Amino acid sequence: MLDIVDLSKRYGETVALDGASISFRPGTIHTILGENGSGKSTLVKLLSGIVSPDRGAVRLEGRDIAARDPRGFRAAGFATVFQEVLIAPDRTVVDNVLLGYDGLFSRLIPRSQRRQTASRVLGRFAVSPVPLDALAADLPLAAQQLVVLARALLREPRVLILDEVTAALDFADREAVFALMRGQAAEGRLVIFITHRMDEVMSLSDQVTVLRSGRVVRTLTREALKPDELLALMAPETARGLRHG
Ligand SMILES: Nc1ncnc2c1ncn2[C@@H]1O[C@H](COP(=O)(O)OP(=O)(O)OP(=O)(O)O)[C@@H](O)[C@H]1O
Repeated sequence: MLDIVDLSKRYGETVALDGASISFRPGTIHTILGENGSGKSTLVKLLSGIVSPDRGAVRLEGRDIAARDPRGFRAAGFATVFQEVLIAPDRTVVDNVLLGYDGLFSRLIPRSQRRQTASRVLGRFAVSPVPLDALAADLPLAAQQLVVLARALLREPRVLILDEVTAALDFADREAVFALMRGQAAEGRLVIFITHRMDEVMSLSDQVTVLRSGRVVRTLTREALKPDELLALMAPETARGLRHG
């Protein structure tokens, strides 16, 4: 479904991503695992059109993404929730969720329907109700992240990219987001999940790609996942230290 081929990006002297090739299948949760600096965020930015690759291709159903900018990726059905909580602080929850639609379309929706729409999307996973008319800046960080997630879901994305989104969430919200991810995959969508946490990797992933120093080390399927082997692939020095220490 989604293939990245030989994708590469450098920042000055730093090679952030070095010839990465990964095949993603629809209806799966595909985790990207790697230490700090391994290239995960760079990959996310390339798959959102925020940065452009120096080399390589991104193909959806065998076709190149027409315009490699954020709008082009959105039009192709990608939605990304970034690690940093990207909220419009002085707008309401409803407005923030509706930002998921492109400007003009959003303004054409009547006010009552805007509230209903925001409430319906948030209701799919928010454990406690999020106040629809509150200013986003007044919400706790966890609720802000849920609003950003609702904004991404509003588009019914074919490819949902979640970059370390669970960091800001408590246990109940986190479980609800995991259920949502599984639901998305069950509907045939692709969920690309970036995390550091081995428990999340093990319980959610259909496939895992390990990145190290900007390179794809290996892609494993669910049956082949073992935490110690993943650690050895991700951080061989640390894994050796643990074995001998
Ligand atoms: N804008 C930038 N300018 C210069 N170097 C960058 C930039 N963005 C990333 N890098 C470098 O590229 C490499 C890969 O970074 P990236 O953020 O993709 O890794 P990561 O796996 O997402 O790490 P983290 O878990 O810390 O977010 C790192 O060495 C990083 O310092």
